[in-house]
Amino acid sequence: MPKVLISDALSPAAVQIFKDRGIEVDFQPALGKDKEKLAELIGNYDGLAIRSATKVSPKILEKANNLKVIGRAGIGVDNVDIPAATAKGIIVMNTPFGNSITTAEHAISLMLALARQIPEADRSTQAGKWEKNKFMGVEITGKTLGVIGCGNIGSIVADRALGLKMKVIAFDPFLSPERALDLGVEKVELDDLLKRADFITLHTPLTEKTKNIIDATAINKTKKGVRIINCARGGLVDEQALRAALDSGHVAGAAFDVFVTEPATENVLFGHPNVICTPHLGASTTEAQENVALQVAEQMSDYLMTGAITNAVNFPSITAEEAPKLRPFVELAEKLGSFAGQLTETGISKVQIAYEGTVAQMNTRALTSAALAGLLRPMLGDVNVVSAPVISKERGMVVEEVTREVAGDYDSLITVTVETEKQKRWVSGTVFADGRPRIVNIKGIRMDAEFAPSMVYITNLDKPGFIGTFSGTLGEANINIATFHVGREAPGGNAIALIEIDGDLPEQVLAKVRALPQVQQAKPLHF
Ligand SMILES: NC(=O)C1=CN([C@@H]2O[C@H](COP(=O)(O)OP(=O)(O)OC[C@H]3O[C@@H](n4cnc5c(N)ncnc54)[C@H](O)[C@@H]3O)[C@@H](O)[C@H]2O)C=CC1
Ligand SMILES: O=C(O)CCC(=O)C(=O)O
Repeated sequence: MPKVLISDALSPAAVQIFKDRGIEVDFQPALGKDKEKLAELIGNYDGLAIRSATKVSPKILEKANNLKVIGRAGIGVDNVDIPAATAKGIIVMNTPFGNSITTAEHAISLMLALARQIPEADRSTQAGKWEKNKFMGVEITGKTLGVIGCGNIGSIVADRALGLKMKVIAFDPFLSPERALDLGVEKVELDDLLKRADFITLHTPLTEKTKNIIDATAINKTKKGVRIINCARGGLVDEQALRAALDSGHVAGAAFDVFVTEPATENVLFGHPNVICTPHLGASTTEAQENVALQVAEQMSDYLMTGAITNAVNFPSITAEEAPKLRPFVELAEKLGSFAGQLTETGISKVQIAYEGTVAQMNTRALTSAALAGLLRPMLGDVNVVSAPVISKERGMVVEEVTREVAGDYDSLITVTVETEKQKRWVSGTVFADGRPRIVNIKGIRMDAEFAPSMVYITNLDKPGFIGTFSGTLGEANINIATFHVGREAPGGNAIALIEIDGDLPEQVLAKVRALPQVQQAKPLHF
């Protein structure tokens, strides 16, 4: 039974989902903050469900020897080291929509709170001061809101702001003019947004490009009296530069939910009268937390129990409907890759995976990852479908995927071609109606062989006597032949034999086989 650890304060609704799906679950909402304890325990789990408090660092991942999936109940996965998780073959999933409305509402709340200085006015009133003249606000109707990052959350913010009769302009290089038109926003360049906006709200992930997107230079381009809201990620705004602009009065107010260092127990923005801060509450509503907890638990359970993949940030999606149909082809692709990998002894420069017929309409990215995993595993050991594409790239392998929907001799055919500096080798396979993968062609020589746990691959010259001498050599060593498949280019030409044996082929017997007069090459294979 797979085991999942919930190491952050997820809604307990997630626990029930895991249990209902037959998964053992440990709910330890404070564990994520205790790095040492988490590192000590993580090796026991197949799945890890988190929010933002658990930092899944390479140190944690190093110990996560059974971990197959990390589920982030939320959007940003910047608390997970994705390359390290990928290299270890761990799927990382998030829930990209479950808290978007809630976060957009938080941004709008902060904008309104800034416009009317609600927190300061509240403090003053409750302190018995009744400072009616001190809190002169600004109306938002007719004001311009600049949205930086107009994806899921940014576009909900834009929609709500339009409902509040604001003019909305958006900077997002990936926002198409059609989508901007649909949303009713004006797509602009960043400088234009900075120049025109009365309020600026940020809704991008934190990347190399967005880090300090609002720095001192950008702030200098803004309107005097601008108000800035950051409900996305700390680090999008240069906090020092913003503080200076607040002190000088150029920026009239700032409302921040996220900070460069979190938890933010001290920050340069704290204490300024025109600053409103919340402790990363963007996603904190009952509804959003229920949504993301249920969604992440469902997604993780699906993956652990059926292999279906949804919302993974490091692997293509595989639906629950697709998973059973794909499974025999994943097995085929992986075994064809493994066949090629076990025969390859020098560096691979290029791999081509060709899909013909029905299989060409399937999720070929997942199949290619499986073929690469099979190919690399004999050389590198600990490789799986998640880590294989990254490792292939790191090793400078050119990976080419070819699809041809027209079927040839087989309803579906996958061919893996591997090029090294010395040679080019290819192998094709299919899945028959019984769901079992078969090898049907090796280097142009027709075959019909199943993959077996222990096999011998032989290239030989098509001359009389080979089968007899080979069988005799194995018989003398008391090795039973289970199946024997042969194929040849032409009578008397190059031939291939794939023999399934019971048990392993000892080194000394392999040496005898290699010494047989017709044998050019003999290799043990394991599947
Ligand atoms: N405060 C909180 O509790 C929460 C914060 N978030 C944060 O909000 C962010 C946005 O979330 P979603 O809207 O769901 O993500 P999304 O992926 O739907 O949208 C992000 C948008 O940013 C745009 N973008 C990327 N690079 C850009 C650049 N250099 N300049 C301008 N735009 C750029 C993208 O094109 C995309 O449209 C997330 O990255 C997450 O970290 C999300 C949920 C809760
Ligand atoms: O889980 C949370 O409270 C943080 C949400 C968040 O930042 C996200 O989903 O990206």
